Amino acid sequence: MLSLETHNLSHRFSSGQDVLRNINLTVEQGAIYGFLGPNGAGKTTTLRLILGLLKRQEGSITLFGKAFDKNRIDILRRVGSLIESPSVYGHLSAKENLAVFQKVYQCPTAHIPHVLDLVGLGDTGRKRASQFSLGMKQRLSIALALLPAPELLILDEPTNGLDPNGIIEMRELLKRLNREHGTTLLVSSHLLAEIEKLVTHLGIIHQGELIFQGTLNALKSKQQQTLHIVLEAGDPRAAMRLLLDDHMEALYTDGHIRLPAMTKTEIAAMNRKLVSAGIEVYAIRPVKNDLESIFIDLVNS
Ligand SMILES: Nc1ncnc2c1ncn2[C@@H]1O[C@H](COP(=O)(O)OP(=O)(O)OP(=O)(O)O)[C@@H](O)[C@H]1O
Repeated sequence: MLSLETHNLSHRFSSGQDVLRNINLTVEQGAIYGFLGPNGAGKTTTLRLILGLLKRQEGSITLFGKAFDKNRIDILRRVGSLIESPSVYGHLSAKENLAVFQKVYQCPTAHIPHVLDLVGLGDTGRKRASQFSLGMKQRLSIALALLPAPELLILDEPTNGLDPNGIIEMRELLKRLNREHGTTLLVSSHLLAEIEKLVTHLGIIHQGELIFQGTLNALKSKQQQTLHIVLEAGDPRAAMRLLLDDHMEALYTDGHIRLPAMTKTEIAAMNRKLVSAGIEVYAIRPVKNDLESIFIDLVNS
């Protein structure tokens, strides 16, 4: 069952160029979906369209199996969101902030202490939100979004501006929400390293196009396909000459030689050739591309 599906979502601002082209997102119920892309890729625009904050121009959006356009109110009741800067009242405490929104959402008052505990702000008492750290403000904003007990929570770069501790706390909070409350999460980020510890699924957007979508494991399996070999030699110039003469795709970079993946037998043969040519071999090691390199490769290809 899908919580969210977009079909050929495209968008263009009046200033001209297409900022989104045929975005087909599929977010399964219960997933933690990381929506990843460099700055300006189109993440916020996509999320704003999904939430009806921008007028849809092309394509369709389906949430919980229902067309967004025809079921807007019903759908938005089931979705919580935090897009861009947190909107909390600085002169009010966490509890008072929540009380304001509880009236707007018309949800039970019992939700207030519950979400406060959930985001770890249960003991902030009368302290005003203006005195909160950025991480606390961010968690309070999430508490506001959680008040109506949404099935789907959409967060735009929730760790922006947080220190490493704040990032860890946020990650733990989101995992807990997903695990204990079954909340489906759609979380955007421009940092793979930050999101890979959180998500089950990933969509990678670049220049308005979705260039990868699948499970984190599917992305990781690309690691196996992108192995390369690093060679450290005493005389890298001589080693390069020998390898190129041998028609190998060797590349000299950062003080070492980079070669495409090869079998153990091929590695041994290369080693023999180098040594018998009088070139000292310090190291030959296979390197698995980390996820960050896969991301960069995807974005650059
Ligand atoms: N209101 C607007 N008018 C014109 N262009 C816009 C508007 N909002 C966004 N854009 C442009 O659309 C493109 C996508 O922006 P968007 O904010 O969706 O990217 P993003 O992936 O969320 O990036 P960031 O992480 O920097 O916010 C950018 O080129 C941006 O300059």
